[in-house]
Amino acid sequence: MDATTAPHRIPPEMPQYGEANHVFELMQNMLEQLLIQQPKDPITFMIEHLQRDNDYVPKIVILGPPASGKTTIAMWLGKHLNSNLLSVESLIAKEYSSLAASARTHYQKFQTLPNMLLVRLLQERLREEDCVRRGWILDGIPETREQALLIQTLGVSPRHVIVLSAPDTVLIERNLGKRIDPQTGEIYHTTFDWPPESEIQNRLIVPAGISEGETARRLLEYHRNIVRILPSYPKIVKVITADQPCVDVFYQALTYVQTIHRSNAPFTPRVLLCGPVGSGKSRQAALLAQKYGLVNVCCGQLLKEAMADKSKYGEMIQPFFEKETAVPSYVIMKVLKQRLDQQDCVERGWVLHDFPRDRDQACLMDSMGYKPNRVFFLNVPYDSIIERLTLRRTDPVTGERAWALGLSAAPGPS
Ligand SMILES: Nc1ncnc2c1ncn2[C@@H]1O[C@H](COP(=O)(O)OP(=O)(O)OP(=O)(O)O)[C@@H](O)[C@H]1O
Ligand SMILES: Nc1nc2c(ncn2[C@@H]2O[C@H](COP(=O)(O)OP(=O)(O)O)[C@@H](O)[C@H]2O)c(=O)[nH]1
Repeated sequence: MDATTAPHRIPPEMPQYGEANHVFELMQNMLEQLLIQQPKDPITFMIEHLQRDNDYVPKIVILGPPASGKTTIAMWLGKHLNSNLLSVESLIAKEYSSLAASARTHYQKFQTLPNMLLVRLLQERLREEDCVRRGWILDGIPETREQALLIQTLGVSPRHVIVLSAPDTVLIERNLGKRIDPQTGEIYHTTFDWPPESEIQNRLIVPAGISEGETARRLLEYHRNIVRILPSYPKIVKVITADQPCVDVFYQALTYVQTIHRSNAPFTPRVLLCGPVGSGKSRQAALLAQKYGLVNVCCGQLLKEAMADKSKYGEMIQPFFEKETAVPSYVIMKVLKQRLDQQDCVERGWVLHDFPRDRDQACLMDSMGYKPNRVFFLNVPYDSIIERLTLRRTDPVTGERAWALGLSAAPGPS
């Protein structure tokens, strides 16, 4: 096939560069904001967007029924992540904002806000520098599906949505013990979270709206709305049981918000299986190759094939095999490079085992630009390995391995 008709060969460095620098996500986030904000000068907007570099700041929504601990968890997350806590109360309390002033008037009269007013308040707040640079945590917003849709049209899309849940009876009971420190706004509880300092204890106040009747009414309102809100956030919702100690809820929430969701970026798996001999590397490699269409690259097998093909590297390897001494790492790396650079490995990805076997080989592989994006270490108890190796049988024809007790053989490396 001449060069003009040969398939376009993508150098392996390209996808690796894109992955290492999150180029796809960078472009996707910028394009998203560009289409939503529709600035008059797109170029300047894109430059400023890229210079902000805030694609990975917290963008969290915490929802849940009354007394589930939304504010408590939101506050703790805000402190831990050094991000901004935004709630209806904090938005309408904003100073020097005519929008907030009219919202305060409305809220004092009706104890609620029109959807559009709340969303415009939120948009005004999220545009401020601290929210752009340090991200935000919405406490109990959105309250309705209409608000969720309006927020989305503004281009405000959370990266993580946490939904706290607990039985209504627990929440009604719990809310009765809620107390607030009027000086700091900190939330406490007469049973579960009582401050040690007597000075704080003495100044705590009983917040409004925590009676059984009031909590029950709000619970009804919440259950009616939440089922219509959640479809707005497919794949990024995590439900956490709030009927457990605050600290446990917090750590589950923190673990979740620190995970990075898979992006839509094209992903070529480059899998590395490490582990002692007999730990099942070959078997798992074969199963992974079969399931995900990866190229199964067994280093030992590669060296044997190089010798069988009498290639130039094969002739370099032969003497070491005959003397049963270790083949130099740089020679192994040359054989490996030849295989991993082939089109099938670049396009489909690979699962490598039997190399690297030590830190020097790992550094050599890294320096040559072969960076796995998934590494698994197979940890098997010593006596299990002994048992497996004594029972291991290899088919001399196909190279497949099986267990003398009949464990079915997985296909060998390709
Ligand atoms: N996991 C928990 N276990 C026990 N008590 C909790 C837990 N989480 C919060 N609390 C207590 O329950 C009360 C309500 O907590 P918080 O105000 O954070 O809930 P909320 O969901 O924000 O409520 P609301 O929607 O009414 O503002 C507080 O006294 C708080 O200390
Ligand atoms: N019981 C059990 N045996 C396994 C498993 N994986 C591999 N084996 C068997 O253990 C032996 C060693 O497996 P192998 O994949 O060759 O290990 P490697 O040396 O790490 O490549 C073979 O006989 C396999 O059939 C496993 O998950 N469970």
